[in-house]
Amino acid sequence: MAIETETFLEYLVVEYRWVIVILALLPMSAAWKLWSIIRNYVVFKMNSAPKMHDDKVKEVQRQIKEWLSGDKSTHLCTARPTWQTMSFRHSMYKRTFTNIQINLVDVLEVDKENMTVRCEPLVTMGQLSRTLAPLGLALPVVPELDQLTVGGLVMGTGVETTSHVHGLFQHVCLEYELVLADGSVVNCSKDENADLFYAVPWSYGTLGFLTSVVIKVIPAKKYVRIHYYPFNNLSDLAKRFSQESLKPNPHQFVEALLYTRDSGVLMLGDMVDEVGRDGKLNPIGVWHAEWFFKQVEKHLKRKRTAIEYIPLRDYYHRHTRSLFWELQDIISFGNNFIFRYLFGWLMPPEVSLLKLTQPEAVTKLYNKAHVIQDMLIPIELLEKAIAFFHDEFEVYPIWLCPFKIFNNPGQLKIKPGEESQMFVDIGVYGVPKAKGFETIASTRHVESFVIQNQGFQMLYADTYTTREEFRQMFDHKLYDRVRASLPNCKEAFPEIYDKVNRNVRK
Ligand SMILES: Cc1cc2nc3c(=O)[nH]c(=O)nc-3n(C[C@H](O)[C@H](O)[C@H](O)COP(=O)(O)OP(=O)(O)OC[C@H]3O[C@@H](n4cnc5c(N)ncnc54)[C@H](O)[C@@H]3O)c2cc1C
Ligand SMILES: NC(=O)C1=CN([C@@H]2O[C@H](COP(=O)(O)OP(=O)(O)OC[C@H]3O[C@@H](n4cnc5c(N)ncnc54)[C@H](OP(=O)(O)O)[C@@H]3O)[C@@H](O)[C@H]2O)C=CC1
Ligand SMILES: CC(C)=CCC[C@@H](C)[C@H]1CC[C@H]2C3=C(CC[C@]12C)[C@@]1(C)CC[C@H](O)C[C@@H]1CC3
Repeated sequence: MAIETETFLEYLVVEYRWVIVILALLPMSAAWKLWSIIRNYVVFKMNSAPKMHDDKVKEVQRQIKEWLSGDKSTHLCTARPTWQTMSFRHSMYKRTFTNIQINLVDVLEVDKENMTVRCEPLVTMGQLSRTLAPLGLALPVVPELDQLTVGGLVMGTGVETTSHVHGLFQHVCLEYELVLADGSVVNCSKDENADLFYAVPWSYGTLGFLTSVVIKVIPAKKYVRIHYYPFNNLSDLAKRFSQESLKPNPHQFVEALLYTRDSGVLMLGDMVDEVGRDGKLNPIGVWHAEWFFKQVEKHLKRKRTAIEYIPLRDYYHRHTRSLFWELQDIISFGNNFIFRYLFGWLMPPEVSLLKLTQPEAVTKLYNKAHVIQDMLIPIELLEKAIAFFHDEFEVYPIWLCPFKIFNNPGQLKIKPGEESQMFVDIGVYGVPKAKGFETIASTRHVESFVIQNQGFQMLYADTYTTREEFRQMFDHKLYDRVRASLPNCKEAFPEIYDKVNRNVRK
């Protein structure tokens, strides 16, 4: 009887989570967004952030020196609360490590002559695209969820539909400013402290604290002209997807969504300044617009190609409002037109608030029957990988995004002798339908597949690899050397594995 009551209560909490989300989280999210937009606009216009930056860096140094003068018995991490971060899990080490406050939230300088932007690590993608758009500029790679931060994307990784040309987020970063474990401030770039520069991406804050980043910017146009190509055969889709990604002069944006194992839509896009006569304007950012992945699915059902013009910033953040397709599990009627017209302007709830208020019953359910994974695979293995993922997970839609890795020193190794290698990010987010799915066993099968095929796993998600497997996936030679050479580094920071493995995340 007690078990039945508990199960019934859990059912209620999961099924009716939307009540709390709509009544409490949506208004709180909107208020927070409004406040941060006004605050960031005023600070940027007053140009006050650059003057304060040095003092803020000194404050980081002060905290590290304080730790150095103590018994150094704890490791260090940023004090950003774990509920604010863009991963599904909570990092348990935050409770025991010494937390270093890195209150660095501003865009510092846009340099139109050198085509760069300098910003602090807590600047978000939404904030940056909003700052750059009126100046006619954009980042070459804009990871699509508004709340992703520059610091997280440098220390983890960032991928978007322009990555087949520009590479990952780290490849458009030109310079990092870090506070190291001995309290010193260093700058690094490919010409200055190059080893550190190449070891920082994917290091998850285990080499030092990032305090600013110089990122490349490119000229932006007003719209993205997207050509949608529906496919009903995986081989044909995979072949065309690879050809388009590998072309010497490819389209600027390449992306595909799979809706079943054998059907999906390929999207090829380019920036343009005007809406042409060959397609309609589709402002997907207006408050009542349908969720983007639902709009794309319609092209599959219509079975013909189509062209649309999407305002650039709407395009960049096209998966934000529905958090890819994750929000449909929380607000199942979120794409209904009545809901959109009434509440669309409040969407989405902040990921941070969803994490903060996530009931235990939801965590249990996600642990048991939910996959959130991005696997990075050499592009020629796309078809084979989809077949494998289908057998293990059977989760749809699947996000496909091509990206290039350059032959640089660091944790990512590519085919020897090549200048660069094309990969594809296979993003699997949702409820698995595969027979026999079991979270740990199935994810471990997929991880082995990835390692055997010289691929990688994005580390914001759960990794069930052992330390040895993890070291097989990521080359640690440069990383180990840099850690050994930096004063106090090993005392101050654990290895990457110790911050990302499933056992240190709840
Ligand atoms: C706990 C917490 C901590 C935070 N810390 C910081 C911080 O330290 N520094 C900081 O600067 N900010 C911080 N933020 C703010 C957060 O990053 C902002 O909510 C975000 O920057 C808002 O930008 P936006 O692009 O969503 O806004 P807008 O551009 O106004 O967009 C509003 C919403 O409309 C939707 N939308 C926009 N374009 C499209 C489109 N094309 N298609 C579909 N939907 C679209 C999106 O859902 C978007 O969220 C924090 C927020 C929280 C909750
Ligand atoms: N399209 C895409 O590319 C997407 C990417 N992601 C992933 O999400 C993550 C980014 O999320 P976000 O919430 O922004 O970042 P997080 O706060 O999750 O940070 C990720 C890691 O970076 C470290 N870090 C962050 N800032 C600093 C800093 N100033 N100095 C030193 N270390 C730092 C954190 O260290 P600490 O633990 O000490 O806080 C943490 O280990 C990345 O891992 C990214 O790959 C997720 C969705 C989409
Ligand atoms: C494009 C790439 C590389 C990754 C996209 C990842 C996202 C789909 C996930 C990143 C953070 C995730 C969270 C959730 C869903 C999936 C993500 C947005 C939740 C909203 C799911 C519901 C929980 O209660 C809270 C989660 C927070 C993190």
